Amino acid sequence: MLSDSLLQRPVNVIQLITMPAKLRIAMFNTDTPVPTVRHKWSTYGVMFQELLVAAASRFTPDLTIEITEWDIQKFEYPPSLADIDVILVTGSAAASYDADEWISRLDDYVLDVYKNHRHVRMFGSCFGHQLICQSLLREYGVRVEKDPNGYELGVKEIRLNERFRKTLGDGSVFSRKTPESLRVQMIHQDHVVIPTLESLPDSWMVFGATQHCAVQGMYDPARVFTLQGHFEFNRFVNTEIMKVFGGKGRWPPQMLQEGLDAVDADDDAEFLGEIVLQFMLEKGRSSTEDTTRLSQKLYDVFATTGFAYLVNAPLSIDHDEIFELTREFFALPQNQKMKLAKKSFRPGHSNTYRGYAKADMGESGFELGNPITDHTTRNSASTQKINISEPNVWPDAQLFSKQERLEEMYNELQSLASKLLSLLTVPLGKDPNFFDSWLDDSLSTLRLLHYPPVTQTAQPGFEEAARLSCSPHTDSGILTLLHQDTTGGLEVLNAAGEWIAAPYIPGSIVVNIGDLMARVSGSRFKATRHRVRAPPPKPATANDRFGRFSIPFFFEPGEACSVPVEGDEGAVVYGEYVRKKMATFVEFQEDSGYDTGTTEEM
Ligand SMILES: O=C(O)CCC(=O)C(=O)O
Ligand SMILES: [Fe+2]
Repeated sequence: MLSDSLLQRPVNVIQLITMPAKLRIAMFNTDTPVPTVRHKWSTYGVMFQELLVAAASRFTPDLTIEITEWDIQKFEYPPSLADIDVILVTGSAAASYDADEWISRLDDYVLDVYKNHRHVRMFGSCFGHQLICQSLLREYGVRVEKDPNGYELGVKEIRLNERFRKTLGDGSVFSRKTPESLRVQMIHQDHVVIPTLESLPDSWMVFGATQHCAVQGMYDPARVFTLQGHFEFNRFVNTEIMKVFGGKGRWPPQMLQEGLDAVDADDDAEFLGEIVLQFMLEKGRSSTEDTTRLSQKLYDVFATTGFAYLVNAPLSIDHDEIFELTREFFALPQNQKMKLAKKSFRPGHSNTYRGYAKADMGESGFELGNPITDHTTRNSASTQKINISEPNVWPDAQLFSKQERLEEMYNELQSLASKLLSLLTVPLGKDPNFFDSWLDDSLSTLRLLHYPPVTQTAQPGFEEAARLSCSPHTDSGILTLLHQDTTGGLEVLNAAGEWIAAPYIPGSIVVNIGDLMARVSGSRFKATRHRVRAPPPKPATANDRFGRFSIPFFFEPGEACSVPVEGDEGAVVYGEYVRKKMATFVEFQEDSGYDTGTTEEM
């Protein structure tokens, strides 16, 4: 039900280890504030934002709260849930059981999020509380109806449920003990009815009760929290709303007056803001839960943009080290690098697949494969002209001391990629061991890339804006993990057909899906087109170490691996797939073993 067509930017940041320093809340506005309130708070979402930001500034000053707002009555929904941590459903004058289409759409949506997007938490207030309870707990007989006791108006004291008090934050909220009762502004005439609490799933509990209303909210740790009251309202807001709702004789004058009197009292909105923030940040129920959140997040990204940034990846090598090492390689004398050149550049050389290559425009690359491949027994050299399992070639150890570090990096990227893949088995509906065999004799490639700066004089009539040093393409394999330096220039084609910059984000690795993985996923995953703009012209004194450096790691299965793809073929033998692909590259046409129409000697 989530559309991928509106995506504006490829920046989905996925935290691989710890909780985000950022909390991204999608405000689902289900109504607009009354006119006298609107000039100060344009939406209900903004009211929540104010209190949550204030609570965060008191207790978690490093936390950034990012808000997006959606007009639910106009059927506005986020195009992807990949970069959303919390959905907050506001109050509304509507009733959750009304027959409007926007309400039933929201009801379905909330259930889908709960079941299928476990990394997203939900909070609801008043109408939001009722709608979420109705949607998620309908199957246990929970419903919303008009309260036979009528309206509950103004500031009321809620006695908190003992289990709730002890569960959220183990009895304290940001190190303050959770009190036995809390006061909050109310304005509602519907209530949530729970026939038998015992029949609800174990994890669910009631937040608290007033004299008037037994279900003042529901809590399912790290997933759902709802409140009947409005901690987002102050006296002014609730007064103005009451005047509009109850004015012009719609409510008996005495009831309106009692309501207005009850509004004018102190409440605990500030503390409730802290409780709500605590819920939004609390740790998942277990590490299994965290894993589930992560895999769902990855799935959501790959199914929409196909492009994400990973931060906090478990790698022993940081950006400074990896780029220092890369610069060191490219700073080697050209004749030393050419000793590693592939056969297509130096016909006397035996390495066809791994090694050094320099393109016409000056881009150069150095590729290495699995450092531990058993090259003697497991290659196709005897039957094919090109040996894609060939050993790596290395510069003289006296000139380049980083071979071991690069091999370590290769191994770490390989395990990171396989960890990402294993996280995808569940959301893809595959067997947990589905990707295991892909690691056997994997053909993954680590490529060090250098794009030299463009020189204006070398290109008469050149238009800087249009210069590309890597033309638009999709990656052909499974999954790519890319380190890019701070230069920028990488661009990604979004669903609207626009090229969007994918700039350097400190400490991040870009991850994207390749063609074969898109096929394995039955086209659920997108192999995103990307390109690289040429680095800006070099300064007069520049040497070859300027320009842009990047290090893609292409995760690939073994040569003999049979990769099941959904669709006609059933399976693709990876080695054959690579050879077919290579046959389309001029430099390999004679070596691929595939007939491309060129004369071939045997
Ligand atoms: O250099 C980059 O940032 C991207 C390189 C790339 O897309 C590739 O080598 O497939
Ligand atoms: Fe690429």
